[in-house]
Order: sequence, then structure tokens, then C-alpha cells
Amino acid sequence: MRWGKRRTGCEADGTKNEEAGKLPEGISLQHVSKRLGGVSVLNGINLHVEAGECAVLVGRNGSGKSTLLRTLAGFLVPDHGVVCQAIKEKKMYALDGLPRLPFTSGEYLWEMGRIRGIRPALLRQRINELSEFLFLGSALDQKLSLLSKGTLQKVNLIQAMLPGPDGLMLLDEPLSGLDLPAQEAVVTLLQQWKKQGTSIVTACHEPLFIERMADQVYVLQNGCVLRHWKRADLKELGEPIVHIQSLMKGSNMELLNTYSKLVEQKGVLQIHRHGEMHDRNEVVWDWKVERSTTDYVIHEIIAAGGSIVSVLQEESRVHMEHLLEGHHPADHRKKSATESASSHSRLDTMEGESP
Ligand SMILES: Nc1ncnc2c1ncn2[C@@H]1O[C@H](COP(=O)(O)OP(=O)(O)OP(=O)(O)O)[C@@H](O)[C@H]1O
Repeated sequence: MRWGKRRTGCEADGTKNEEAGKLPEGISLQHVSKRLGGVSVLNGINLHVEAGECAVLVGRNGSGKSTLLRTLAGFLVPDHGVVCQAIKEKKMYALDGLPRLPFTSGEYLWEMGRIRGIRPALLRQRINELSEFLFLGSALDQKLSLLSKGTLQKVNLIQAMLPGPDGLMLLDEPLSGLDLPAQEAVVTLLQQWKKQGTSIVTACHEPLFIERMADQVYVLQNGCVLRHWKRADLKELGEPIVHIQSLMKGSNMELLNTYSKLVEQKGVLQIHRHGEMHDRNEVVWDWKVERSTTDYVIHEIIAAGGSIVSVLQEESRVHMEHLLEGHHPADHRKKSATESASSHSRLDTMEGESP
């Protein structure tokens, strides 16, 4: 799904904005504090998100993530500090808990689109495209009050996405309750929107979302920013890991010769003999490879006469507990790399099991 991006420097109606070139891009919070019910909920928060960047807020329950998102949305006014928004365009939000209003999903989305001033023909097209993309199916005709939690979340996300890319998108746990295909669809769409200049601030605790989307991570604790990690910190994590299972003929030594090139290939983390099918002289091998190496490895296995049994879901390298405790995102990774280096895990697994 590709939607057009409004050019920077132009107003919604296409007229030129002479001031646009002078505006800094993005949104900032400077020393923002907020008390609610006599309790200090946000304390001196500093945050800056450029246009086309995604900042992920993580923190334990009650750390202030939703309050921060509500402040960015403009629903709460800070007691101290400043919100500087250079994104003059739209704000879109899917915050926690869509109320179960007495509408069908279709009626609700239509009304939300009309309130936002989207022309009927365009609105109809967007509701159809997004509903299809997020697998909403027949739920468009069902009452909000009857929807499952995941389906209600899809409607919440669709209403936020109706205006299209650009501007600022605020999301509170966007993947919560969604099944895997819908999660994948949301991440794919948000990645595309980011490229088209949308700034995204989201509370999210899904490691793969952080790996694939985040340019910055703000770790909140008791309404304060405990840690702030940037893209360079996250890059140290390396890529998500993919598990491949292959079936190959021949002895381990023969295979070692055949696959020595692959074992040394950057991005191949481990090859482990899983089991043997004696009657067919075939061996099942487990591979752990980095995501970008997956296609290459599969191609080489097949080219060498092997076959692929399965390719399993990506495993994130983000360790959420470490992150929430304030450790560097790659701390956990460095530690396990040291451990595996000392046990020579990669080659030993293959060589050590030769018949
Ligand atoms: N209207 C309110 N009046 C008083 N206290 C509030 C109010 N809204 C939130 N709080 C308090 O502010 C703190 C932060 O709440 P917030 O919902 O922002 O946390 P959170 O990080 O989003 O939590 P969770 O992960 O559970 O969603 C909590 O201690 C909460 O009880």
C-alpha cells in the first residue's frame, strides 16, 4: 500500500509555505513535568524526535508512558516545561482503549475520517485498503461492543492511520492483542510511513518492533527518563536471528567440507547437528543465521543438494529486562558473545559431532 506524501514546505491545499524552510523538523519536549491527582507523574522529561524517526518508550507499569503520549498528543498540558512541535501537520494517535461506542467498525471509521476532514471518496478508499491490509474482514460490519480485543485494536490503529503518512503518529502498545500476520502488517506499514517522513512515538515492549522500527529508545522510570539510547546503540545488537532446519545427505566430515565456506560466512552464527535419519543417510541440521544472511544460506544449502525443512520466526536480540533495568541494549549480547567465544560454539558444534 503506497500513499502519497505531502511535500514539506507546502500547505494542505498545495500553496507554498514561505516559512517552511526555516522550521526545524520534529517534536521536542523540554523539561516537561506533570502532576495528576497530586502525584508527580512526569518529571523533567526531555525528548526530541525528528521527522521520519521512531522513538520507542519502554518502562515498567506506571512509569509514565501513557501520560507522556497524552502530553505529546496535546490532551494534557504540562505544569512545567515546553512542547515544541515543528510538525505543523496532522497528529494521529491510537492511544490505549478505544471506547466501545454504539457504532459498527465501518460507521466509526467513517465518522472519524469525516471529523478529520478526509474527502468521502478518499476516505472510502482508505478504509477499504487499511481494513484489507490489517485483515479486518467482516468486522467492518460488526458493532464495536462485540469485537474481540485484537480486532478492536485493529480498528483503533486504522482510525489513526486514516489521514495517511506525514505528521506525528502516537501509539500506545500498537501490537497489543494482534495476531502475527496483523503485527507484521502494522510494522510493514509503519516502516513505509517512517520513510515517507512520519514521526512516530510509541510505547511498545515487543523486542522485534524495537529492532525493526526504533531510532531511539527512552527508558522511563517513575516519570523520569532513566536512559536514552540512539540508533548507534541499537545497531550494536546486530540483526535478529533466524532458525533454519535443513536436511542433507553425507557424513559430517563430507558436510564440513561442503559447507566450510558457509560456516565461515559472516552472519552464520551456529550450525548444529539435530539428528540423523539412518535409513536414508540424511542428517537434520539446525542453523542460526542473521536475518540478512537467510536467503544466501538457503540458496547455498539447496545448491549443495540439501533441502529446507523449516525456516522459523526471527528471534530478537533485544533483552527487555536488561533494557528496563537501564543496561545498554547490547550488554546482554556482548556477554553471550564472550561466553560463546570461550566455548568455540560455532565450529565445535559441527566438528565435535563427526562420526
Ligand atoms: N488521572 C490520574 N490521576 C492520578 N494519577 C494518575 C492519573 N493518570 C495516571 N496516573 C498515575 O500516573 C502514573 C503513570 O501512569 P501511566 O498510565 O502514564 O503509566 P504507564 O507507564 O503508561 O503504565 P502502564 O504500563 O501500566 O500502561 C501511574 O502511577 C498512574 O497511577
